[in-house]
Amino acid sequence: MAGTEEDQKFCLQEVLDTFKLCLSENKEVYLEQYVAGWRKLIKLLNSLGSVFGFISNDAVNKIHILVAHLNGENGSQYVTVQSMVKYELENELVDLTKRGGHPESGCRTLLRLHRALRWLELFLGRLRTSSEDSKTSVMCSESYNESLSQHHPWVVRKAAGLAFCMLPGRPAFFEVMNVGPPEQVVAKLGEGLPLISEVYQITEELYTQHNLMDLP
Ligand SMILES: CCCCCCCC/C=C\CCCCCCCC(=O)N[C@@H](COP(=O)(O)O)[C@H](O)/C=C/CCCCCCCCCCCCC
Repeated sequence: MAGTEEDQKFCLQEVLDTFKLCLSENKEVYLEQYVAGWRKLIKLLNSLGSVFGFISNDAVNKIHILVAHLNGENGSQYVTVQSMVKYELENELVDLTKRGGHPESGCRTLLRLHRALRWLELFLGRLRTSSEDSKTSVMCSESYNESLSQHHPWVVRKAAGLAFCMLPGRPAFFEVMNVGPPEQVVAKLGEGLPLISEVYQITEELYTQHNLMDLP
């Protein structure tokens, strides 16, 4: 179906629009939009080939968990990340020190995506300031090493490192963004990065305030 293929196509502008919609007037983070932003990013990952399948599967799995909370009988408690944290903590629905009865809490699931958002922030920052001959694989692994990798076991780090080597070069990568010539991609990244950073920062402060940064 023609429509289906179009739906699967990545567009950087769409990602930025979605992350813009994440923030409420009083700077709360809407969970539905946060998840929608990740769904759009996964489109890009899926277009890069099956070597990224294990990363995509994990991200999709986490999105499904959050969507199940959003659509569940207590969905109204999951409208924002702030309301989710309040609801799950007040009702003891989070495993705080070791994995137990709540392996799929919204708080621990979102924490994994939150850590990945830091990788994205670093990666987009590097892409924005990169030169024509910069390697996406190097930018990606440097960003990963400074963020997510600290939370992954050796085997995942190894597999991720191998996958990064399969990333297309900068020109092909910029092409996939679907925003026009490289200068426009760079400008768009400059516009979008503060949005991603703000969503990241707000979530980081919330999680730190509630001692949720190390959820098992
Ligand atoms: C303008 C856009 C350009 C960039 C577009 C990037 C698109 C990336 C889309 C999705 C990124 C994937 C998010 C991965 C979430 C990983 C969450 C996680 O840490 N999970 C681990 C822990 O989970 P639990 O076991 O505690 O439940 C899990 O062990 C991870 C397994 C999979 C490996 C994760 C490797 C992550 C590498 C992230 C870099 C992606 C590289 C994309 C290259 C463009």
